[in-house]
Amino acid sequence: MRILELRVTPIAFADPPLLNADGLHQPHVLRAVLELVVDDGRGGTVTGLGECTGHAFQLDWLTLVGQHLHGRSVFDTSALRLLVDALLGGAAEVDDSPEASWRVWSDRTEAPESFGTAPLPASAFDRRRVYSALEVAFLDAQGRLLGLPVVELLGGRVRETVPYSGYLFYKWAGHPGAADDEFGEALDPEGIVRQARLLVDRHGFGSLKLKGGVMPPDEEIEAIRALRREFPDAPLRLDPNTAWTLETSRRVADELTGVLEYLEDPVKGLDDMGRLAAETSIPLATNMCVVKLEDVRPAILRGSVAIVLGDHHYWGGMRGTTTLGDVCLAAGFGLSMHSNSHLGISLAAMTHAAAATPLLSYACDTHYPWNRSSDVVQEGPLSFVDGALAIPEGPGLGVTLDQARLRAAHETYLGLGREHRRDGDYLRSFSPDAKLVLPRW
Ligand SMILES: O=C([O-])[C@@H](O)[C@@H](O)[C@H](O)[C@@H](O)C(=O)[O-]
Ligand SMILES: [Mg+2]
Repeated sequence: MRILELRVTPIAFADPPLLNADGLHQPHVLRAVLELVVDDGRGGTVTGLGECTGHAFQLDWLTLVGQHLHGRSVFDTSALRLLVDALLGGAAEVDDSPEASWRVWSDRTEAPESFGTAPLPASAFDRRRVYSALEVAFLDAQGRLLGLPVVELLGGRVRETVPYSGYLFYKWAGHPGAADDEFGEALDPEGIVRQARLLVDRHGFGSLKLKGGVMPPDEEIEAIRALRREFPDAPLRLDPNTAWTLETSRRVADELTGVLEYLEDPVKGLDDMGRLAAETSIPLATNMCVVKLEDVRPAILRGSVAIVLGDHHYWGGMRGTTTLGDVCLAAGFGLSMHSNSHLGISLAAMTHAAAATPLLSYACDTHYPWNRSSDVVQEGPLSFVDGALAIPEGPGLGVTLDQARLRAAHETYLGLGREHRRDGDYLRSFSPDAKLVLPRW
């Protein structure tokens, strides 16, 4: 049961014009699909799937590691971790500060004008992100070889379905120069409520998250209040991605006490999050200031957060996510889950990981409703019922790659000639005066 080959296919898929604190989603998301071909020991092969960002650095790093996988055991993820560290790490000093990691991990902030090839050595955070992508493909292959769903390899299911929240965005009606999309415009409280209604009617979501940091805070407070009126029982969350100062965060927290289930990354850094947490009863959540195990202790000491959003793409894969659940339990944190634009392989992986993580105390984020019509896996297992997903059946992740769709998405990628996400540049190409500095309010 040895690895024969790793195929890394960069793809691009359509994305609506969603607004965030950094700018505007471009018409296409860059992503990569991993196919890990393994000798099944019986004269055939199985292929394990993975999905991750298609950021050029990630592609370079994956390609480099892929060249060293032939002949290795697909069951040895410890050796994989050592291999990734050896190939991408090295002895040189690496800036592993949260700021340095954030620059690369967010996939959202500005890329430098000229990149060249991926930097080596890569930071510990970036090495973990490469490992995470491969770990999913390894576990999918293991499950296929053993005839078991991945959740069983993670210790077994603690729940049969995984709850997701409806992810709301301020958005334009369509990309400039293109037709309006099916979701329509959402630039005020009425538009946000309309969007929420559409997502709830389609998918049955029971909780809602608004991506904030886009409109002046008072307008976002109004949008949350409008959601509360329309959905009196739904847990509500607001995430401005550090677009606010501490003072503004205090004011918004005061206004929304008793309304929000949690407030996500209002202000930048563990220190200011700790200061705010001391003054508000709204639980503070993060996917920006606690992004690796080394951040947990300082977060406890400063009282910075009540909830961490895990994400198997950078917390060390699916096993790393279940470990994070245990760490959060020990730290007294709750656990939710973060998402970035993604397709079905990632959604299946998230669902297996969440189904095996006892602590998971909140519905998970997902961008899938925005992008599902572009998926490269066959339709079937990934339909939300009452806002939740059943664990995909079948061996491994339980999803099947559609090769024709994969090829088409790869052609789209090649046609774009783009290597990085640039939400800021895209917004500024229509609104040259857009002020994107953080914090903004
Ligand atoms: O898709 C977006 O615009 C989100 O803002 C995403 O990039 C964030 O990483 C994320 O969803 C978050 O919770 O911060
Ligand atoms: Mg967030």
